[in-house]
Amino acid sequence: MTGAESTVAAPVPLLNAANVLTAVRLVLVPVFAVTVVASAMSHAGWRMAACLIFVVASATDLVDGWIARRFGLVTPLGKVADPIADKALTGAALVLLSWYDRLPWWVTVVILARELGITALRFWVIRHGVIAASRGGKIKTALQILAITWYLWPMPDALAPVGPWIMGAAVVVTVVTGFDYIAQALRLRRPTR
Ligand SMILES: O=P(O)(O)OC[C@H](O)CO
Repeated sequence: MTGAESTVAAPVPLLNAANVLTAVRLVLVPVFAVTVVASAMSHAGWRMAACLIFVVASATDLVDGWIARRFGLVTPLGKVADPIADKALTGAALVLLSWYDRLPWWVTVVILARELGITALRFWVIRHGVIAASRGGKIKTALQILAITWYLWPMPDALAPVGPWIMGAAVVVTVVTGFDYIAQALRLRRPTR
């Protein structure tokens, strides 16, 4: 074997632990949705169950990113699928919260418009490069998850008024980071001379 051959890195398998965790997050979305519907129709325990499923699914977002970086399992598929899985989870939660009158619809519409728009943008530029989640995007998702958890959990009266402030911060960061991705996409599409 020549020196050049021995330094060629093996391709990262698509079916790796990080991508499997991302897939688990996607699978948990309908489970979470059914639990929220059950919580609206019956026992209050379902509300806690819905919140716990949401938190577990959200935790896979932290773990898959860490595993991918720690064990060199970063793949283009993972970079695209990870934000999509996040958006499916948070999007389902926001729509259900608005559906059951626990969150104003405008909040859900603004966040979903940004999330769907940025997903479309990612596919629009994919031939030129992958727009991975930025630090701002990760902070945005963390804020959304915290805010949604606040709305899902049966919070005591003293803590409930904090929820809209966290959601407000999530909306602002969601919109601002959206513009940042638009600037990135335009740079990627700019013709090189
Ligand atoms: O802001 P995005 O679209 O890059 O999404 C960020 C991811 O959800 C972070 O895991």
